[in-house]
Amino acid sequence: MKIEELNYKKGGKKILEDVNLKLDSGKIIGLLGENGAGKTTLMRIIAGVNSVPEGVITVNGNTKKVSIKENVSLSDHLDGFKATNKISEIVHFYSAVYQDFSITKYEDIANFLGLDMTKKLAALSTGTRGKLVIALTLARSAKLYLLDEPLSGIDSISRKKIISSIIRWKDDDSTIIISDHYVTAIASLLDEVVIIKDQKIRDLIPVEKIQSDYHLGIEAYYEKVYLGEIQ
Ligand SMILES: Nc1ncnc2c1ncn2[C@@H]1O[C@H](COP(=O)(O)OP(=O)(O)OP(=O)(O)O)[C@@H](O)[C@H]1O
Repeated sequence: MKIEELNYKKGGKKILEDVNLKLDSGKIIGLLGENGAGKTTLMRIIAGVNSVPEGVITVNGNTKKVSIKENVSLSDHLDGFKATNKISEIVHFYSAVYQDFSITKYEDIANFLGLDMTKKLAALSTGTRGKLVIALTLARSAKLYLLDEPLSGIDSISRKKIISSIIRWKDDDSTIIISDHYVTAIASLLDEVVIIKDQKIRDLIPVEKIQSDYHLGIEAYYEKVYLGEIQ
């Protein structure tokens, strides 16, 4: 995945500036930044949901939006579905829309996470809804998975289950970008960290380097970068 010379404005306000980023395949990358830093926006741009007037996005050698959408699985918060929709209906919708969606893979992940096909969206707790989002997102066979705050509002036991499912169902050659404010909760997953600060990519650093060069955990490193204690 490559981003070149990306600039993005919304309502006249700069959201992302001079973004250049190249990620190797097979890695799990943590996308970190404070509220409003632009993490969701960047994911939506990579996935081809938000159009970019300035910049080039390349995923698996593709630069056209249609091809990128076929290669990228972006977690969706399911706001487009009705409260009365059953999980089974949502699964069938995904299966109809995405050619690479595997019902068998969905069922494996859903069984692991304890999801019940007959439940309606309105009946799901925040944790169960989060598990559904993960199962739907990972059940596609994409080159790049974008997981936008998959642990938001979710209790520690469900968080651990979701993290286990990400490790278990990740293909060796696919890449995952995961953003979350629970930095410590996702730390065990990560190979590399990208930090967005002041509309720019401030850092792309392997986790090993954070440990060997700075002798810090990911959260402590991230906070020091934000506080300007690491330049
Ligand atoms: N539709 C929109 N119209 C105008 N501004 C927007 C729109 N969507 C996002 N923004 C602005 O873009 C900036 C980046 O928002 P974004 O949601 O990408 O940040 P984030 O890092 O994902 O934040 P959070 O961690 O709180 O989810 C914010 O300043 C936000 O106010």
